[in-house]
Amino acid sequence: MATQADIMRVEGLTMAHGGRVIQQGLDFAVRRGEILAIMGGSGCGKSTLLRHMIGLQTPAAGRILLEGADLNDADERVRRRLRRRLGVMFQAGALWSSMSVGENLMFAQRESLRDDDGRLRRPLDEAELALQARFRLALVGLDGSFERLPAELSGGMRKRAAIARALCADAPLLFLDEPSAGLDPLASARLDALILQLRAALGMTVVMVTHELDSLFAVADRALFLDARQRTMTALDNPYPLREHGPDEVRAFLRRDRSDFR
Ligand SMILES: Nc1ncnc2c1ncn2[C@@H]1O[C@H](COP(=O)(O)OP(=O)(O)OP(=O)(O)O)[C@@H](O)[C@H]1O
Repeated sequence: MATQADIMRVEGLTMAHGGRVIQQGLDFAVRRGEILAIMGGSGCGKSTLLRHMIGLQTPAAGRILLEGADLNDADERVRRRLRRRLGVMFQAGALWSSMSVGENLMFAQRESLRDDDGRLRRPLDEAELALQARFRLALVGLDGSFERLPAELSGGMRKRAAIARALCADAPLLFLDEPSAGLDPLASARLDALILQLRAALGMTVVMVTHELDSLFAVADRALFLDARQRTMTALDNPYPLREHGPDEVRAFLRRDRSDFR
């Protein structure tokens, strides 16, 4: 049953690559304001699910509803409008290397101001764009980094800048693909704190793919587990009860007993 509390619904989703089914029978909702983690062993389909949830890949079967509307609607204009409701930080968190951090954000803001036909919705005031970019950088703790090139930032700072860029869409739903990958434990903990702050300050809903158990227990309201062998979801709940009472392989995963989980 869809409710107002659900911002997204995944219904009967089958995902396939070139005819090979990766996952099937996925049925779940993303609740407004929650932090939902997508978990599971390597290659089970986490990134593929994320790509479906942002409309970059089309379901082999089933559908994905964003605020009640089908993300794969036949009408391209509808799809574009829906995708503007999503902010995304991809795994590499790549920023355009030739632009300063501030210009990266301003570029993303310009794109977010286009209408369903790709035209700018209103004339742009560069000073206002720069101000907004500075505001978003301050929000992620990068106040002094507007003029710097991405190569001049640390890995953790680049992730923060990529999150700030994802916020430029002013979207209520933010997707993060392995935000802590490659970060040291301290930078990773700072990023967790930032995700919690964004939810508190902006009321965002966050869906994140992660391998990091520390991160999962620190930020996630619920964890969705995909299983590579069964090719479907095996659990969806708060990580703490899942660690105690979840299916065997999920408990093993959450207790770091990797031997029992592929
Ligand atoms: N473009 C593609 N074409 C064909 N198969 C693909 C493609 N992308 C992914 N796959 C396959 O789909 C399956 C799921 O891949 P996916 O990257 O979604 O897994 P994952 O859970 O995110 O993995 P990891 O944790 O290692 O990043 C894998 O078997 C992978 O080989």
